[in-house]
Formats: sequence, structure tokens, C-alpha cells
Amino acid sequence: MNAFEIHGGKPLKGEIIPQGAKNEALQILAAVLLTPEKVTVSNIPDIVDVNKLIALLGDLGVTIERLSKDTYTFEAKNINLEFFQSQQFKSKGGSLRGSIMIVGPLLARFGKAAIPKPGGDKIGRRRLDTHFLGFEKLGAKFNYNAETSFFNVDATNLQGTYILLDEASVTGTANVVMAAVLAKGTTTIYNAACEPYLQQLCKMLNRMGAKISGIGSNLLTIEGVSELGGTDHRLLPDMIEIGSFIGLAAMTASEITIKDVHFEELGIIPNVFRRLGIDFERRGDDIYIPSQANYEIDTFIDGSILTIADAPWPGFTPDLLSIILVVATQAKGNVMIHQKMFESRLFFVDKLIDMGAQIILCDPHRATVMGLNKQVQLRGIEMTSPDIRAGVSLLIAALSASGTSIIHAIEQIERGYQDIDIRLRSLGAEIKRIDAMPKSH
Ligand SMILES: CC(=O)N[C@H]1[C@@H](OP(=O)(O)OP(=O)(O)OC[C@H]2O[C@@H](n3ccc(=O)[nH]c3=O)[C@H](O)[C@@H]2O)O[C@H](CO)[C@@H](O)[C@@H]1O
Ligand SMILES: C=C(OP(=O)(O)O)C(=O)O
Repeated sequence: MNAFEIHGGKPLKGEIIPQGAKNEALQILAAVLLTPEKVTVSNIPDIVDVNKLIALLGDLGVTIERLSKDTYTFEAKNINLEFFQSQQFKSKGGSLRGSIMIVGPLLARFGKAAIPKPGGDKIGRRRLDTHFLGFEKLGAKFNYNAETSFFNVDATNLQGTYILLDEASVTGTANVVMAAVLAKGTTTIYNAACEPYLQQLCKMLNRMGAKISGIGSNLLTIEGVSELGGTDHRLLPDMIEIGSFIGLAAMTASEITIKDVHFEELGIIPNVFRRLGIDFERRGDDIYIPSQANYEIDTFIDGSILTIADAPWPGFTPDLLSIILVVATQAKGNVMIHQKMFESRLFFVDKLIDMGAQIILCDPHRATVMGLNKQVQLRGIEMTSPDIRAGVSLLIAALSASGTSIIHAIEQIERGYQDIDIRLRSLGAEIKRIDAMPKSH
């Protein structure tokens, strides 16, 4: 079993280039199924979840060529719909959250699709109603077999219509958009999610011949077309990685430059880190974070304690709240972290408390952090990563802590962060991969 061993407490220094965005990659890769023509995608991160989806496309019959480390071409000319019945699909298809997004394109192009209940992080209930209610509105029929955890969807003729989404689901919106682009007539999707991932997807679909307007808003209008063609697409840098590196720099008092961040696409993210008191400069398209001995959490204008909560875009992404929480443990001041979307994503604070952090978990959604203002350093401990973002937060905590930490279950981290140990070592971190079992086993 792979684990990371970290000797913390040492400032880091240097430049880091963010990988391509994981969650965008999953949408874009699913969209290659919408055309028999070649689609070239660059800046693809070499991470477990993305590689699993690429393998799944290959199993479905997509011809895949790897042109360089991060650039692939995909040609979905001959799709093997029989694959849905295979045992292999039943076990592999559900192993990541992103696989659910093959349903929309397959439904649009072939009139049917199937998918095992998808995986992803165990961070609370993760329903799929938005996806299937959206398909149903377009005229599809679906059934869910609770015994086999398998969804089957059929639709010979998707018909454009008005859809008020159940909630602004990221993957749900992507799925319904991909189904609607080849439907007859006009589809209007209201309460659409509008993360940069989705904006990128819609722009790519338009380059393929789709007619989507309202991109970037929560009201999308899609005029159905009869076919789509090939295109080239480059993924944005991963905004969650960028946020993770800002947090890492602050917590370890490191001087770090994050390269080519596409600042305009980061929305409210830089501002939220600023409200924690973190100093940084925009230099061209880089973010420069100076080494900072201390940082002080802002209050609300009336002087009351700051709350940082997640919300659908352009609100603050839930995927960075765990990072914000860990960074707050060494800030001056107090903050309430409110994770509204997921109900089991804050339980990892137990490990931070073991390391010496001052946190009260008020309930599964809310934690109050009393910052230590770097007067007490966290202590290294042995711990297990429960999910991808908690994993990176624990990694940041370990890099700032005195002594040695061991983090188990690092596959949780590696499904979303490419070569993280190698990249951190190049900044001077003492991190190595070891073979170790968690103590409780
Ligand atoms: C592969 C992928 O892209 N995963 C991302 C995607 O997951 P995913 O698309 O699966 O997440 P959804 O946007 O569907 O919803 C996430 C959770 O938030 C809740 N919810 C959602 C919308 C809303 O307005 N109110 C609300 O409470 C949902 O009930 C669900 O529990 O979006 C999540 C929310 O940004 C991110 O954490 C995931 O990293
Ligand atoms: C929750 C996440 O991923 P997934 O939706 O793939 O589980 C994430 O990227 O933070």
C-alpha cells in the first residue's frame, strides 16, 4: 500500500505549473463521443480518474492516439454498444464520478446508454436526479435497477424542451447539454451550472457545430443540430490545484510562483484566499505568493466572524473548502467554514485536531476554526486520507507540521493531483513514497 512520508516544517520555494483541470477533462472526454470525427484534446492531466475514463472510451471502441504526454486524439467512429452488457463495464464503468457523463452523448448519438452507479469521493449522498430528470424531459426513459446499481436509458428521438433543473448540478448540466445538442428543436436549460468547466464544454461543442447560447450564465439555449464534427480543445489549468498551491504557500510560509493560471477564469477564488489574509500578486498570468510569516483573517464589515461557504458558480467551489479550512488553522483570527453541499466532507478535521489545530466541528456541515497565528506549530502524525481534497489538505498540514507525518490511502490524492510528490520535491519538500499499511490493519 502506497503512503507518503513527509518531514514538515520547512519553507518551500520555486515555481509550479498547474496541471490541466480534472473536472473539465472528464466533461471534454465524454464529449468526444458526440462525433465520429477526430477530436484533439491537450493539457490532459495524467491522473487516475482521467486515465480511467480514457480507458473506458477505448473499451467502448473509440480510437485513441497519444500524441504527447498531455495530448490525445479521439475518434468515436465505431462505438460498441454491446460493451454495456459486459461484466467489465459493470465493474469499471462506475469507478469514477465522471463516467456518468458518457450517458448524455451516447443517448444523443445512439438513442441508448447504460451506466453503473458512479463512484467518486465518499463525501455524503451524491444523487443523480438532475441528470435523469433532465433526460426524461428530453423524452428519454430510464430505469434504475437497485439490485445491480445499474441505470438504463433509452430514447429514439430526443426532443428539445424547457428544462428547469432540479439543482445546478455540474455534471448534471454537462450531461443534459450533451444530450440536447443533437435533439430536435430548441432546449432551454434554466438553473444550469456555469462553472468554467461547463463554459469550456459549451465553447468546444459550438466549435463542433452545436448552437449553444447563454454560456457562462444559468440559462442556456440550445438549438439542436443533426450532427457534430471534430475540433481541437485545450483544457484550462486546474483551479482547484491553483487554490491548493496558494494555501500550501501560506501555510508553509513559502515563496511560490504559480505559472499560467488563467487568472480571469478563477472567479472569486483569489478573493477568498485574500480574506484569509494571504498576500499575493498577479504578475502577468502568474500568481506570486511571497513568504509570509503571518496572515490575518478578515471579519465581515460589521466586525462579526467571517463565514466561508460554498455555492454554485460563481460562488465559491466546495472543492476548495477543505483547503481553506486547513490554511485557517494557522491564521490569526477565527472563521466559520460552512460546507453546504456535501454532508461528510468535514470529518477529516479530527486529524487536524490530533495535529494540534483548534477546530470545533459544530455539525457535519460547519466547523469553526480558531487560528493559531503560527504560535503553535502542528505536529506530524500518521493518518489516512478520506477523500481527494481532504487528502491534499492533510498533505499541506503535514508539510507545515513539525516532525514526520505519514499519509495513507494516497490513491485518493492521486486520482486528482498529477505527480504531486515529484512536483512538491522540486519546491524543496521532503516527501517520499513508501510502502506502509495503516496502523489499524
Ligand atoms: C467530476 C466533477 O465534476 N465533480 C465535481 C462536481 O460533482 P457533481 O456534478 O457530482 O456535483 P453536483 O454539482 O451534482 O452536486 C454536488 C452536491 O452539491 C449539492 N448541490 C448542488 C447544487 C446546488 O445548487 N445545491 C446543492 O446542494 C448536490 O445535492 C450534491 O450533493 O461538482 C461538485 C460541486 O461543485 C464538485 O464538488 C465535484 O468535484
Ligand atoms: C469531489 C471531487 O471529485 P469527484 O466528483 O470526482 O468525486 C473533487 O474533485 O473534489
